Amino acid sequence: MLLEGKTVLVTGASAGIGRAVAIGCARHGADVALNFARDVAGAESAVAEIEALGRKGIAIQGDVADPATAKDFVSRATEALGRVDVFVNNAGICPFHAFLDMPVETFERTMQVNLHGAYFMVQAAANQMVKQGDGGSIIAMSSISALVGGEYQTHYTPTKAGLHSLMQSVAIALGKYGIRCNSLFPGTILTDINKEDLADQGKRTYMEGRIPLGRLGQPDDLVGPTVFLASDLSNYVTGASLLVDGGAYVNLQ
Ligand SMILES: NC(=O)C1=CN([C@@H]2O[C@H](COP(=O)(O)OP(=O)(O)OC[C@H]3O[C@@H](n4cnc5c(N)ncnc54)[C@H](OP(=O)(O)O)[C@@H]3O)[C@@H](O)[C@H]2O)C=CC1
Ligand SMILES: C[C@H](O)[C@@H]1OC(=O)[C@H](O)[C@@H]1O
Repeated sequence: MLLEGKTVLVTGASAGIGRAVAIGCARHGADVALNFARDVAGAESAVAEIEALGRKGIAIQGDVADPATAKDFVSRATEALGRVDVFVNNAGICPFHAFLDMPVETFERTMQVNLHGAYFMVQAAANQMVKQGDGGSIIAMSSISALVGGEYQTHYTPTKAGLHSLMQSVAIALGKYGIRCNSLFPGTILTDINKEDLADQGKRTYMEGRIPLGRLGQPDDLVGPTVFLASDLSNYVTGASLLVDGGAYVNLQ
């Protein structure tokens, strides 16, 4: 059990990648606290799955766009589970929209949820880890979109590049405390975030065709890479990023 005795916090874990990662970490021995914004049933069923694995689980509701949510989540999770060993910043939105008429509210909300929210969450988790005094692991669910653009993602891709940049800087700021900070770069993973976008069969076929491993990703594909970065197997890995994209990024021709 790679995460035996560890406590993992995951934001945006009522559905999709965050949910899979939260349950996956429990499968590897961790107790897990999950944050979510709206989907009470999804969060509760994730906790039920974690408990069925014999681990402790708790769901704490809060919008990460509100900076106050960060301290609330970390302090309530610590109260319930005792400590924070691993923090996974996963909550994110991608409301696909064209550039030339991007609504100000869509731009600002995407920045606030994906990047501003991450900043304060990571800061709150890091403060708890520093207080504990024995290191930790912070993982950001960035994206292949930190490296490449998207016509309908001009508001989104900068948040994913920003998240990776945040991990690089906090890796330096927190190294002296033994806290490692890394990014995961998922490719296209089938979740609610892109259900509508990939309902366009032409686009879906094109996206699938770009992937050397021959399929779009599933949320569970992020479990192994997260567990690796969370566990002591990656003790000397910090400031790094790992593509989890079936090879899409390197496939020029
Ligand atoms: N799917 C993909 O192809 C890729 C996804 N990613 C990233 O992975 C992360 C997860 O995406 P994915 O699982 O696909 O998305 P989903 O839409 O499936 O899930 C998003 C999760 O985030 C939560 N969430 C959304 N807004 C907030 C908020 N303001 N505060 C707290 N929680 C919130 C949702 O909770 P609720 O419904 O309860 O509000 C839900 O649990 C995102 O950061 C995304 O950018 C990166 C690369 C590829
Ligand atoms: C939402 C997109 O389908 C998904 O998110 C990303 O970060 C990548 O751009 C994926 O294609």
